[in-house]
Amino acid sequence: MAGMRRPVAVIIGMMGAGKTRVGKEAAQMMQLPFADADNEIEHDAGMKIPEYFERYGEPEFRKLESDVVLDMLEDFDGIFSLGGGAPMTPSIQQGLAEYIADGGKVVYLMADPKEAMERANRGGGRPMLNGDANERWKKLYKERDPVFRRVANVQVRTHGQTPQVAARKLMEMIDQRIVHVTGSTIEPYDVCIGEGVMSQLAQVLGDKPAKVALIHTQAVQRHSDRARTLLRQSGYDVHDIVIPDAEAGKTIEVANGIWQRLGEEGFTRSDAIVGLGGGAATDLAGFVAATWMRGIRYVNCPTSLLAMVDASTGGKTGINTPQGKNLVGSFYTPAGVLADMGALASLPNDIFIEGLGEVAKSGFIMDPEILRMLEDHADELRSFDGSTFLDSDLKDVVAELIERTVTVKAYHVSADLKEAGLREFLNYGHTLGHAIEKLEHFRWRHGNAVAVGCVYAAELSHLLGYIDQDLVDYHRSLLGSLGLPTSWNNGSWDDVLALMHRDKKARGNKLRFVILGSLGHPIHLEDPPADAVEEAFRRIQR
Ligand SMILES: NC(=O)c1ccc[n+]([C@@H]2O[C@H](COP(=O)([O-])OP(=O)(O)OC[C@H]3O[C@@H](n4cnc5c(N)ncnc54)[C@H](O)[C@@H]3O)[C@@H](O)[C@H]2O)c1
Ligand SMILES: Nc1ncnc2c1ncn2[C@@H]1O[C@H](COP(=O)(O)OP(=O)(O)O)[C@@H](O)[C@H]1O
Ligand SMILES: O=C(O)C1=C[C@@H](OP(=O)(O)O)[C@@H](O)[C@H](O)C1
Repeated sequence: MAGMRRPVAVIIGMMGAGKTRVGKEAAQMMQLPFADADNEIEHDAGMKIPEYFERYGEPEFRKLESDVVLDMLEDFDGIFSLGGGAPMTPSIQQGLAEYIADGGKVVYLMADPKEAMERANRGGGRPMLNGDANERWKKLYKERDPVFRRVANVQVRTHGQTPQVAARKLMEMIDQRIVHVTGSTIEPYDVCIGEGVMSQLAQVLGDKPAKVALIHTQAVQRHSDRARTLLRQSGYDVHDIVIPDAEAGKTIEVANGIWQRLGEEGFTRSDAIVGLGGGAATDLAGFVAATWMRGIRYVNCPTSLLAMVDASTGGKTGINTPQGKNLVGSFYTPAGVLADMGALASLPNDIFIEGLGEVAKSGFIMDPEILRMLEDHADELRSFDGSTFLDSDLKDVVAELIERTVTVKAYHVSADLKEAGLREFLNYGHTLGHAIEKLEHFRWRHGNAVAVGCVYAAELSHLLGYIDQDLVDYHRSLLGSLGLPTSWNNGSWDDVLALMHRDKKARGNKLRFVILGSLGHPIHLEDPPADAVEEAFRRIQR
């Protein structure tokens, strides 16, 4: 409905979990209004809840509660906490499901049962606990916990935390952005983006795995330490596996070493893998997950911008061989991706900038708003400094860029997991880009090579009459303003052409490219005129 307001988040949980206290604190931190369903009910009824229960009984209370909650779901734009029993009412469950489908967040605020029970008993005023309060609380917990898990799409554990610490965590979870990846051949999963989202590891892994192999590089130890602690706290038997950094980790020898360890340490099909690091680490971890016992559960925790926007999502896993990069692998989707922006605090500037190459590519092929944002914030993005990033305004900009880029990727992957057609559009800029990477012996970073490749593809689009010179110039000026390269002059045309013929889009001896029909509308180009293909190359050599 146009103009409809809806809550930023709805909090559910057991009596005494802290829905009111912690919810109010988080709302204050976020400068949002707060509402508590019980207060609204008391206001409507003109009496306190215990009195209402006594006069009219529980069924009447639930009816009133449902009316109030459903109204608020359509007319309140702050943080809204429900009474403990509200999510058990079918009409409220239906309202919450619609709210989630519309992009809402229903947060199950979890607390240590002992702590919550003790707090709920304090102060009285809870008619559901009349009689033996502890016994009543425990019985309700047993009934309600499975329902809460089902109706919420976000869980926040507050065990042993002060209201302030719990509120900060709640705020982080509310602030996160979620891109849902689905498709006819994909088991649906979420990409969660935001500071602190790694704390959802256990939720995404689920309770089936007993053992978890945490695959990471030394370079991201600070973040793997955190993941290990979170996993241990959740009761998993964690096996730490350190792999060589970057491309050196994507080899059959490294994969073999991990298979050996998984075998020796008794990993079964119900156990799981967590891949944490840049795209190289998540590619390798995914490959091991796809192959061990023919496929076990895995979760990606990308730590570089490129891995967050691209490598960790979409289910392409793999290793390099002497014949080339990514030639051996499998399409195998993760159970979830946790893009914890806290990890960007340690990311070097040049690796951050490289990731922007793929971000810009997604703008060119589908989402011009990405390009506008890159333009508006080019200077801040170019001078990215991890040590100040998390406290800067740039954080929200980057979060939105990640969300938009992942959305572009999810759109293509959902329709075409195995790259039969539509998914190839994600390859804009990659035909020349891959050739440059190879001729530079992979000393050029992928995102940088893609940036030059995008300029090349734009030149080709222009030479064939699809786009005007202004759009080609725009490619150069935008990418250049971000600190990305737009030209390359370190190889012969013959070598480049030979490599482009080996691109995975090529068919037989025909070259195939992705070019732009217009901004935001990529098209396939098959067997283009040889002179245009060469002339476009001449133009990026300048
Ligand atoms: N599967 C896919 O769909 C897909 C898509 C694009 C790229 N890739 C692959 O991804 C890889 C490139 O990814 P990448 O650019 O992340 O490279 P990378 O994994 O080599 O990481 C780059 C460097 O940054 C370091 N690093 C990562 N996160 C860090 C952090 N938070 N703090 C400090 N250092 C950090 C890494 O240790 C490494 O040294 C390539 O192997 C490429 O083939 C895969
Ligand atoms: N994390 C916490 N640590 C300590 N006390 C808490 C915490 N969360 C809530 N409380 C206290 O416990 C009591 C019950 O909390 P409340 O927010 O009313 O729970 P709910 O709304 O979930 O029933 C209140 O006195 C509150 O101040
Ligand atoms: O658990 C319940 O059924 C109830 C919980 C209370 O809210 P809190 O969970 O905020 O105490 C309040 O709605 C009413 O007493 C019923």
